[in-house]
Amino acid sequence: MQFSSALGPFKGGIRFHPSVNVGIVKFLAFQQVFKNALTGMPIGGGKGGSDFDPKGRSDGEIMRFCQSFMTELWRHVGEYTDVPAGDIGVGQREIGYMFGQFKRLTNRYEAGVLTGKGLSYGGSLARSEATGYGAVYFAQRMLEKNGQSLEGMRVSVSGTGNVALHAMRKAAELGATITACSDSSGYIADPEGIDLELIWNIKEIRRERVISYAQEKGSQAKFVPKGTGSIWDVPCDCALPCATQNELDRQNAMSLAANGVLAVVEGANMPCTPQAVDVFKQAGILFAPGKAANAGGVATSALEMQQNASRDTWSFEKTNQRLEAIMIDIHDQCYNLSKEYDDPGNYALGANVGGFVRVAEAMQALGVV
Ligand SMILES: NC(=O)C1=CN([C@@H]2O[C@H](COP(=O)(O)OP(=O)(O)OC[C@H]3O[C@@H](n4cnc5c(N)ncnc54)[C@H](OP(=O)(O)O)[C@@H]3O)[C@@H](O)[C@H]2O)C=CC1
Ligand SMILES: O=C(O)CCC(=O)C(=O)O
Repeated sequence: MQFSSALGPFKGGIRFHPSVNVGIVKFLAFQQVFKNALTGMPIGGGKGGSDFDPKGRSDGEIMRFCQSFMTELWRHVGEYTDVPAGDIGVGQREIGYMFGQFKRLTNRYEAGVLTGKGLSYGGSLARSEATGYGAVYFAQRMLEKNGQSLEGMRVSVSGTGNVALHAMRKAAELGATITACSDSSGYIADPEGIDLELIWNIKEIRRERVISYAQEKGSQAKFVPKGTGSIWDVPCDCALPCATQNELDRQNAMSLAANGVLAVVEGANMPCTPQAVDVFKQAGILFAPGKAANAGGVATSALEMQQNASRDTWSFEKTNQRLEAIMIDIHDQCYNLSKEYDDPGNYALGANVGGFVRVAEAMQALGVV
C-alpha cells in the first residue's frame, strides 16, 4: 500500500467474485503497483474485492449489494486517495450503482472517484475496449519485433468477459482467426473461426453460457465442458489467457508448446502459473506478463480521470490512439530493459525491472526509504 501512495492516488480494480480471497488480492495488489508504474502515469496501485457471487442474482440484488458496498467504501475512496474501477464481475452496471450511492452519500459529483463509468455520467470512450485492445496491441508489437504478425494466425482466447471479447475483436480486426474461447463452464472451438457477433450476443446480451454457441452453430463447432478438456489443448499460434488467475498451468503450457504456439500474452492478471511460465521460457516461446500486457485498462482509466479533471470528452479515436501509444511504449520499455539486463526478449524481467525501478525511485524521492 505504501508503494501506491508514493506514486499518487491508488488505482486498481474491484472484484465481486467468489474466488476472491485475501491472499489473491494481496498478490494482485502487488502486481498492480508495478503495472501502474509501467504506464508512466502518476497512479499508484491497489486491488480490492468481495466474496459476493453475482451469478444468478437479479438486477435489484446487484444494485443493493453495490449500494451497501459503497455505504462503507465511500469513507476510503476519493479522486485524490483511492480510485477503484471494474475488474472480474464488475462492469459499467456495478460502477454506475456504486457511483450513484457515492453521490447520494456525499452530495458531490466527484467524477474522478471511480473509473469505468457509463458515458452518460463521465465515462470515457474506449475504456470498455481498452484492456483487450491493449493486450492485442502489445502482442502485435511483440510479434513484429520477431518478424511476425497476428495476420493469418490462429488465436485462442480464454474467457468471454470484458477483456476476452474485446481482445477477440481487435485480433480479428488485425487479421487473426479466433479458433477457441471459453467461460467458466467450458470452452468452444470452431475451426472456421469463432463468429464474433454470435458469441458477443450470447455472452453480453443474452448472458448465456458458451454451450449455446455450439448448439446454434451446428456440427463444425464443439463445446467441451469444464473438467473434460482444456482450451489450451486446441492448437493455436498465439494464446491470450483473458479469464482469471492461475487458469493456465504447467500441463497446459506443455500442451501449447507441443502444438507449436509462438506467443502467449496475458490479458488477465496472473493467468499463467510460474511453472507454466518456466515451460514457455525453456521452449523459447514469447511470453508477455499481464502486468505489462493488460496495462491498457488502467491506463485508459487514467485517461478517463484526465477527461474528468478537465471536464472534457475525447473521441474514441483520440483515446484509442493514446492507448495504442501507451502499449507500444510499455512493450518497448520491457524489451529494452530485458536487453539491458542480458536476457533479450524476457518480457517478465523487463516488466519487473521497469515497475520496480519507478516505484523505488518515487519512494526514495519522497523520503519513504
Ligand atoms: N476489466 C479490465 O479492465 C481488466 C481486467 N483484467 C483482468 O482480466 C481478467 C478478466 O477480467 P474481465 O474480463 O474484466 O472479467 P469478466 O468478469 O468480464 O470476465 C471474466 C471471464 O472469465 C471467465 N472465467 C472466470 N473464471 C473462469 C475459470 N475458472 N475458467 C474459465 N473461465 C473463467 C468468466 O466466465 P463466466 O462468464 O462463466 O463467468 C468470464 O467469461 C481478470 O484476471 C482481470 O483481473 C486486467 C486488467 C484490466
Ligand atoms: O481500471 C483500473 O483502474 C483497474 C483495471 C484493472 O482491474 C487491472 O489493471 O487489473
